Amino acid sequence: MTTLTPDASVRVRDLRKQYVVHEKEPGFLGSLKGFVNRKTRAVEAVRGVSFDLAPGEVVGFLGPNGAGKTTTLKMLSGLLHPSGGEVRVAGFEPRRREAAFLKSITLVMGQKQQLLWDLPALDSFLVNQAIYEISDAQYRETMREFTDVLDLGGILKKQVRKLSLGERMKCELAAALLHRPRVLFLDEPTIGLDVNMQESVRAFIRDYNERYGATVILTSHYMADVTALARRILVIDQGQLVFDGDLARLAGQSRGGKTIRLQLRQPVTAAQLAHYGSAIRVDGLSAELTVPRAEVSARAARLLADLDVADLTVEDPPIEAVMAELFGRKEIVSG
Ligand SMILES: Nc1ncnc2c1ncn2[C@@H]1O[C@H](COP(=O)(O)OP(=O)(O)OP(=O)(O)O)[C@@H](O)[C@H]1O
Repeated sequence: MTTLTPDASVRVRDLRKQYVVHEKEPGFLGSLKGFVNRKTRAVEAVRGVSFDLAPGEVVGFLGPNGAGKTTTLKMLSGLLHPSGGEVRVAGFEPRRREAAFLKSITLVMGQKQQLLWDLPALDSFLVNQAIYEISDAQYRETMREFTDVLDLGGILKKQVRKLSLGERMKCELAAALLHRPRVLFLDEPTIGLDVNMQESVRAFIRDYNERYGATVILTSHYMADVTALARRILVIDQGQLVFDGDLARLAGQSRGGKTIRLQLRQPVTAAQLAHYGSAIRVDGLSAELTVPRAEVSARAARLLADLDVADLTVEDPPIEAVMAELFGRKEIVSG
């Protein structure tokens, strides 16, 4: 592993962001009133967030819509000034946007693009080479590596507007990482991509992290991204951190019990399984049921004694179910 520079850490203390929004009544009359008597309202988007990331750490940053994830990432990359608190990223204060800081980080937003639409991606790469003052030797080496991992071969010379969404996203990532940043802020980097493309983007992020020891904060609505890449999870809700810890511990937060997965030698019915727990799926010789945490051993023992079981496994519920339960909503989707 080539470590880019010694300090790729992130330190956040009591970070806050308040947006002031102007309120306007609907219609023309509302606009006129607004001229005379302008009403404003404060939106507390981030309310005292603190965490530390060690160099090389990959962290999943999760939360429901409007929780404050993008606002936090924008403050960490210096695009937004915090209303309060402290941030240090790779030893810099992001809001100052010093050249050395900008060369150390990248912010990738899946919903925004930086590539020039009418030109081939290669031209945007050359622009970035000039902006970030990348030597020809490093440019060639990085391009070779990215072309290989992201399979960019046939697409670099095509007009960006003619690329598929997945191809464009791969080029966006390559452009954003060409200067070999040591801290990566990735906001929904796989949004809208099909499952295969999501997997290539994940593999690229994993490879970059391992190769350069880069620190990564990743937001995604696809839980598969997070479970594949991050061991530590930060969960934000209504501008506050509500969880900071191990992915496995997050799964353990569920009050909903554990899942028992069964392989049987004789088919069972849902009605039979109802004696042991709530059946999630019954499909001839295989079945899944949820049982209360405290009862797992007793119920598993009864299943083994009563039914002709070929295999039995006990698992934590899928992480998206835990998140949906934490927020009481069903909006976290699985990739
Ligand atoms: N420029 C802005 N002006 C006013 N309010 C804003 C602005 N940007 C975001 N907000 C508000 O701040 C809160 C946090 O928004 P943010 O975009 O950070 O959330 P998020 O967690 O990234 O959500 P999502 O998952 O939907 O992208 C929301 O209530 C949002 O409406």
